[in-house]
Amino acid sequence: AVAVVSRTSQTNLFEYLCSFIHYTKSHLMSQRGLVTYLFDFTLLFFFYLTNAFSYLEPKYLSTAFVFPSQSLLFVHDAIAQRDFEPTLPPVPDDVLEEEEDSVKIVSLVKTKEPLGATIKRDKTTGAIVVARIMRGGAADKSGLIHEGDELKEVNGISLEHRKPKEVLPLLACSQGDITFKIIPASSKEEMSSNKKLFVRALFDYDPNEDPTIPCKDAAVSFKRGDVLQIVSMEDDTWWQACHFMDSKSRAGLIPSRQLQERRDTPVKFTMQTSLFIHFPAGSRRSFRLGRKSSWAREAARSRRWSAGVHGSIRPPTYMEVIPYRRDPKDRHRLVVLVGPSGVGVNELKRRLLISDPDHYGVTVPYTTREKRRQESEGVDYHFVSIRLFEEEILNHRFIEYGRYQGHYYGTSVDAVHRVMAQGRVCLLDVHPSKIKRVYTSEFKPYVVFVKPPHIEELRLTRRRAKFISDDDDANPVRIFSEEDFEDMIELADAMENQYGHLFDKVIVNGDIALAFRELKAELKKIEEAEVQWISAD
Ligand SMILES: Nc1ncnc2c1ncn2[C@@H]1O[C@H](COP(=O)(O)OP(=O)(O)OP(=O)(O)O)[C@@H](O)[C@H]1O
Repeated sequence: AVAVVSRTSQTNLFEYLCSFIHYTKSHLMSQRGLVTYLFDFTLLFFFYLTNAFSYLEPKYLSTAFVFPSQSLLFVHDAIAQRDFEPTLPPVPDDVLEEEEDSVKIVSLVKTKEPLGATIKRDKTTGAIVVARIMRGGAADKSGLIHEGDELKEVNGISLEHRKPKEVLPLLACSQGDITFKIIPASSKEEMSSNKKLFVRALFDYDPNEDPTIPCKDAAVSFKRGDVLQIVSMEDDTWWQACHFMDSKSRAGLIPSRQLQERRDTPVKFTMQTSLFIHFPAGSRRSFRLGRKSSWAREAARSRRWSAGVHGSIRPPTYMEVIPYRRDPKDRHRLVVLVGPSGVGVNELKRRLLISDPDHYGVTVPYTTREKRRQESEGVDYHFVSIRLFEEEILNHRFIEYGRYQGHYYGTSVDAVHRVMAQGRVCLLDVHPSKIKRVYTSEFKPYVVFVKPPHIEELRLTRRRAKFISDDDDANPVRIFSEEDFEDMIELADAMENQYGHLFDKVIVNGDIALAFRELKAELKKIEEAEVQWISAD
């Protein structure tokens, strides 16, 4: 039996017998006697029936006949010392990191028996793929090779540019350990139908705090803003993903979008109607840097008087993103600054412009009102006719626009183009509802949300700050009131809840010097980053 095992360790019959003998050892040891003898004899008879003896070497054969019980124990001991699991060769370390999720290393112990698989050359890719798996063959029994799998290597020999007839001898000759490097058909399908899918996580996830995770060790934790590569979406509840930037990261389970949406309670929000209805431009801001136009003030006033709208939205979970590698010749990405009125968007924009006037630029707005004496065309505004302005509205040329005292004011797409064409970073200040308007492949917007700090810090930092009041009084420039602070925080929360998934960066504007430094460093980092992530929308 020892000889049998060493010759055909992979023969199912003997693996079965070995484990059978192992299982009955204690029984044989403790109950020597007639029953044991009969048992051993039956076993030998079974050996005989299955032609096993034809493999036995004579010395074991004779022992087996004379002292069945002893011989069986002897056989057991000999067998028990052997390791019947074929030793698999180590996984080659030349597997590219990038391939790790899709490449499978399969090791089989092959006999003279054929592999039981046919191969063919894929006409489009030229790759060698498994055409057919014969039922009951070695490949089929292994359960590790499937039809459609792409064979990359056999025993370390690359099959690239090889014809099937060149590959067949490699497969036929191989005996003993045979190692395949395979791209499984399922992962190929996933890759071709979905290419590589990257998402930005829009929530924090810690598997240790998730009682529903099937296996904590197999899960991946992440923070809001992390970019994850989705490896499998086959399961409706648990996707498989890995961190993109972390080369050591392994794929693991993350909650699927469906699961996360199901268990997240919808976020309640309060938004002011007028922001969206009477002033679709949402233009509470001045079109001129540091100066609030009266129509924008009217918009803000209207917003304050309007009734709030209460609603609920599902918090977004993942946003599909695509990698973008900026060529130095490419235009800069559009930088969009958003935030509640008075938070300091204009202040930050002003500081950026002063810090590097050649690098940053702002758009010149359009208006239908008369040019004033001190104003210049193309510097303060582009002065255009009502007909032209309305035509441009119909042509969707405005990112946002509004009307005040019978005059139109608006920021056009062309104005953004003009700044970008100068090789500058265009700083655009719009209501968050307009972000989607600039979500184009040419603008690749980078959205910064300027958020107010806690109310105590607002009180402290804005003690001497003056802002242009929405109130209809003679002197609209006044200091912030407690109500202004509360409004600012409330509106910031509502914006974040509704549009937070569109924000690439959140900057808390407590100390203005710190906020400015953080913003500038962030913009520089983005410009220099090898890979940037932009929305796939
Ligand atoms: N971090 C800060 N600390 C102190 N003062 C600040 C800070 N940020 C902004 N300010 C001041 O607050 C006032 C309002 O700022 P700013 O005009 O930039 O607000 P805004 O977000 O553009 O709002 P609006 O569009 O309504 O003008 C300005 O006087 C500005 O100098």
